[in-house]
Amino acid sequence: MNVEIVSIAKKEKSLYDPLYKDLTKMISRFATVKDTEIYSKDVTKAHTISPQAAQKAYTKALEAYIGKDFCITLHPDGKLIDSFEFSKLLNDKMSVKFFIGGAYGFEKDFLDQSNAVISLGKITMSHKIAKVVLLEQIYRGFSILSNHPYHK
Ligand SMILES: C[S@@+](CC[C@H](N)C(=O)[O-])C[C@H]1O[C@@H](n2cnc3c(N)ncnc32)[C@H](O)[C@@H]1O
Repeated sequence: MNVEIVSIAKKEKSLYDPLYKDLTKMISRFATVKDTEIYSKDVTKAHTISPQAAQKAYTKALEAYIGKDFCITLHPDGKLIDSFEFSKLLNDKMSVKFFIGGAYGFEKDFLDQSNAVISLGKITMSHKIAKVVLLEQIYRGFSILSNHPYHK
């Protein structure tokens, strides 16, 4: 199975890189994870205009990715699900894409194009922390599906 995490983020070194690497290695027994970070001049410019302009620029930057495979968008106001429900999103799929937004989150148009819009909790996290939590949930989800003791 293929999992792709597509984030609105600058490609730069991060304190969290070792965590991403470890979790991706743990997941590799179940699936291949591709980490795609997207940023553009339009996004930089839109950040100086308004939150709405920024959200529109994120949608444009992500338009080549949305609509293909099973698309799950992470959004603080999305559907609150537990790890068992999360695992069901991974079940019986060839390819799943997860989307993590930029500083201003997603516009409604983008959310409407997603197959699922989920929340990882009522708190708002930085996109970098959200990716750590997402990767851990992906590993937990596959462990649940394969009855691996990690999830207990
Ligand atoms: C800094 S947050 C954006 C905050 C923005 N005010 C909003 O309401 O979406 C950046 C990204 O991290 C992800 N994120 C942060 N907290 C989350 C949560 N509790 N559940 C799901 N995704 C979250 C989302 O993809 C979000 O677009």
